[in-house]
Amino acid sequence: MKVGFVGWRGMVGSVLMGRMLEENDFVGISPVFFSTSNVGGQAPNVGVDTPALQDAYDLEALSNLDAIISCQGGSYTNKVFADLRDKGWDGYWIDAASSLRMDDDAIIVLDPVNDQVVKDGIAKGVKNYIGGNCTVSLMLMAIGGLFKADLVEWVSSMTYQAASGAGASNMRELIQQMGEINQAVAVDLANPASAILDIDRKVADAMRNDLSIDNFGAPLAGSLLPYIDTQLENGQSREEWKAEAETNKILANDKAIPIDGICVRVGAMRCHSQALTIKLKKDVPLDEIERIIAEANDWVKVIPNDRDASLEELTPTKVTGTLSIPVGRLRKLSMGPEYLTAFTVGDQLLWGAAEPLRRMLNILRAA
Ligand SMILES: NC(=O)C1=CN([C@@H]2O[C@H](COP(=O)(O)OP(=O)(O)OC[C@H]3O[C@@H](n4cnc5c(N)ncnc54)[C@H](OP(=O)(O)O)[C@@H]3O)[C@@H](O)[C@H]2O)C=CC1
Ligand SMILES: N[C@@H](CC(=O)OP(=O)(O)O)C(=O)O
Repeated sequence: MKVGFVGWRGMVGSVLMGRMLEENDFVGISPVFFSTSNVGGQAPNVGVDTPALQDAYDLEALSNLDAIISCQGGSYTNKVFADLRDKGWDGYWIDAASSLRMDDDAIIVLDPVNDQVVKDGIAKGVKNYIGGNCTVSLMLMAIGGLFKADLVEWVSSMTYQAASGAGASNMRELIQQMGEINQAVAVDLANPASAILDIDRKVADAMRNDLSIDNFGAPLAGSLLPYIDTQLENGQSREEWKAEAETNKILANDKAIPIDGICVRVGAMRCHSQALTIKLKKDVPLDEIERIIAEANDWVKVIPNDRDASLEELTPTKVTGTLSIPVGRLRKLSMGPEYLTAFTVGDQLLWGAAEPLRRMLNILRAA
């Protein structure tokens, strides 16, 4: 299988390369690496022979491939995909960007949750397989078991999303802002006798006036940003809109399950967290719910709802860089026995972006 890689050196692409090397995925394929900025340069060393970097806009070169994985972003997809198909290219297009997600001839891939939808798509000749929005994929990896058991009437998801979702330069800016806050009070911090309210006043002043905000457009360190992505007319942000639209498409639901909430950017590096309120279709005992959640896939892990376990297991610091999907704080809410709450954390560059694409390629190879 000749597989083209576009966007392999970006943040999502680098995580994909790392996972493919870890899993020996390059063995048995002929990889061709593309670039929008360094045509003719050296391809990355992935342990198999590779030609020099090809031009990512060269439709002829792209047409020779059986499959293309793009982590280059939506503007690249918008620029080349339609022309490539118009030229008659019939290969598999696997993409991290959102551009094609909701198209009728595209499947959103998250095989631990929707492997049957993916397999049916392959059998029907679907050629476009798109990774889901990170928050949506992570939520489904966490509570996919409840959807599968047809227990969910609706979900409200309140998110705590990491800087990485906004891109590599935003991650750098978050750390820069943290350093700028520290610098504003470094002298006072070194003096145990300094007054905390003086420190607080200087920090607030620095946050309001002196932080680097070129990428986020607002101070994030020490604060939060209650809006992600663009504004829609109905009052939702586009990130919030994706929850219901993409979840129901991933699950191929005939009747849409309502899913809505508020998406918030916080000062975490690459793990998104979500506090979920789930209205169940019926009262199911908590131990049964825990079993259903835990058995849904190999990565989800139910964390006991106690303080020590939650602080140890259920944080971005613990989860970052891993494929683990912990779900905890599980309990029935005071609103009634059908109202369940949960908190979950996941690495948005792994299950949220790169891992579903890597697995999709392997599903196609095995098909
Ligand atoms: N970030 C995320 O959390 C998620 C992102 N996505 C999708 O994936 C797309 C790619 O995101 P992301 O990986 O964050 O994008 P990046 O900005 O990290 O990378 C995109 C491209 O930028 C070019 N580039 C320019 N300068 C550099 C540099 N210094 N280091 C590395 N690459 C550089 C590279 O192209 P070239 O080699 O051709 O120059 C690279 O492939 C997004 O647009 C989005 O559609 C999807 C889910 C989550
Ligand atoms: N919007 C997400 C990241 C992302 O790239 O999402 P999407 O793939 O749906 O555009 C975030 O900010 O955390």
